[in-house]
Amino acid sequence: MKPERGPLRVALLGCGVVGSEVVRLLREQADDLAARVGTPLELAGVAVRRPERVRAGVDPALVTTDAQGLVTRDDVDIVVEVIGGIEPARTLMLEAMKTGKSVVTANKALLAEDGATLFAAAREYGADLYYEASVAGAIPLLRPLRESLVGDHVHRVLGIVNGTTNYILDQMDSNGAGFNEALEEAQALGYAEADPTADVEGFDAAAKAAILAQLAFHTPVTAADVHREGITEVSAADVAGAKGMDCVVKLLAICERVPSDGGAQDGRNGRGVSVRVYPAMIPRSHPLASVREAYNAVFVEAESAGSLMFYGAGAGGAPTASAVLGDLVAVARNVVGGTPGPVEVTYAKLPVLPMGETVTRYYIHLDVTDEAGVLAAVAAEFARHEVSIQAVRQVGLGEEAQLVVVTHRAPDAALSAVVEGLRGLDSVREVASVMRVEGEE
Ligand SMILES: NC(=O)C1=CN([C@@H]2O[C@H](COP(=O)(O)OP(=O)(O)OC[C@H]3O[C@@H](n4cnc5c(N)ncnc54)[C@H](O)[C@@H]3O)[C@@H](O)[C@H]2O)C=CC1
Ligand SMILES: N[C@@H](CC=O)C(=O)O
Ligand code: NA
Repeated sequence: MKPERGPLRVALLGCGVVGSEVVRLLREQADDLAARVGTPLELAGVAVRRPERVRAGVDPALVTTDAQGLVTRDDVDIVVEVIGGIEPARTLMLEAMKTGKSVVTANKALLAEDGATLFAAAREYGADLYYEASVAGAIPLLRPLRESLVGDHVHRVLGIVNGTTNYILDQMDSNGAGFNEALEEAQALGYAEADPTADVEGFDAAAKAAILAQLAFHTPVTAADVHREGITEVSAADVAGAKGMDCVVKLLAICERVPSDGGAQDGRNGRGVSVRVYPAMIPRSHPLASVREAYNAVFVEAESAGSLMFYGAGAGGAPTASAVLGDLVAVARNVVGGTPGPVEVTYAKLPVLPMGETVTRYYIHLDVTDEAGVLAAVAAEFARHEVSIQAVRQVGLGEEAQLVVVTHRAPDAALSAVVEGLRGLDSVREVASVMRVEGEE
């Protein structure tokens, strides 16, 4: 008979919004977790920055400021990193893996900047590196991509992956809240990053897009490869313009294969991949339009599976801790069974195409002089760049005259050239709003 093994000892790095919930779940669910793993999970230590702070439910004897010492201790089996940021998180995780420990992390910023170093270490030292919490909080999304869909051919991953910005845009749309007021609420609810610039400028969503694209297309993608636009420029006028079109503004992450031009020897992979994050209008009838507050939702389109939708809590302490615990149990089971989990493969090495080559649609709102020939001058600017107009509508008269133009799909470079051209027209007083349109054609 196999000898019963002792408890698995867990080192927790960071005890903030997510870390404190991990401690709570480990304590409250100890018996169930032990039964599911086959042996108890025991907290060996909690590395913090401010040891003097009272932390409910955390045994003060376990608290240390020596994170480096904790991750290299012989009596630690698994390290959970919920500090965030690049350093010291990277060094601590590498040290842990070098000394034979498996790692669970929620750190999308680090994975998207230097995941390659971490994955190489996991491979070299035979350690597990699990990171479900890093994208879309509680939603099981990375495991499905990493395992369930690994036999399929993913064409596209599209969705809302940042809870803070979704909360802000939802508040602006549904009750006319101001940007700053809504951001403060999102911070108070524990959704925002330590520096919320990461959320509102789209860095967080871009990091998540890089992680998703890498898994979906088996190709190396870092945050630097992702075209990124945040929501700080989204004005009340943009939100109102969207309403006028029966649309809603959402910050979208889009990862897709770009088909070949035809006849090229690109095979099923196409010319490469497009990975981008920007605020876009989507019709209110689209399923993503009904994703409210800090919820996230992601569509995955795969050749054989068809279209799959993943929806749930994308941010917040308890939902994120749920994903961390799921990984912790998976890793602990691997340790008990002596079989490591999957390793990342980025064999495809597809090029990430520049944003200018990506095909999108624009909504353009112009303040114009109300005189003969304006429409012709505006239309000529679109024709000059071979951008075809889907709809044009005039609103108001005289000083108040406005034109709303929605285009068909065209290369993004051509669309931005049109906008530049419109800015130079005498009859255009102001380009009041420009936004991409997704979710229909
Ligand atoms: N809050 C959320 O909804 C989600 C957070 N995440 C990720 O989880 C991680 C943690 O996020 P939060 O808990 O929200 O952040 P937080 O700022 O509330 O907690 C981080 C904690 O780490 C501590 N810390 C910083 N440097 C340290 C060091 N050298 N040694 C020990 N402790 C240190 C800080 O004092 C803080 O208490 C981040 O990577 C974040 O991106 C992922 C998904 C959702
Ligand atoms: N700040 C992030 C937290 C989860 O990843 C968000 O708002 O989505
Ligand atoms: Na997740």
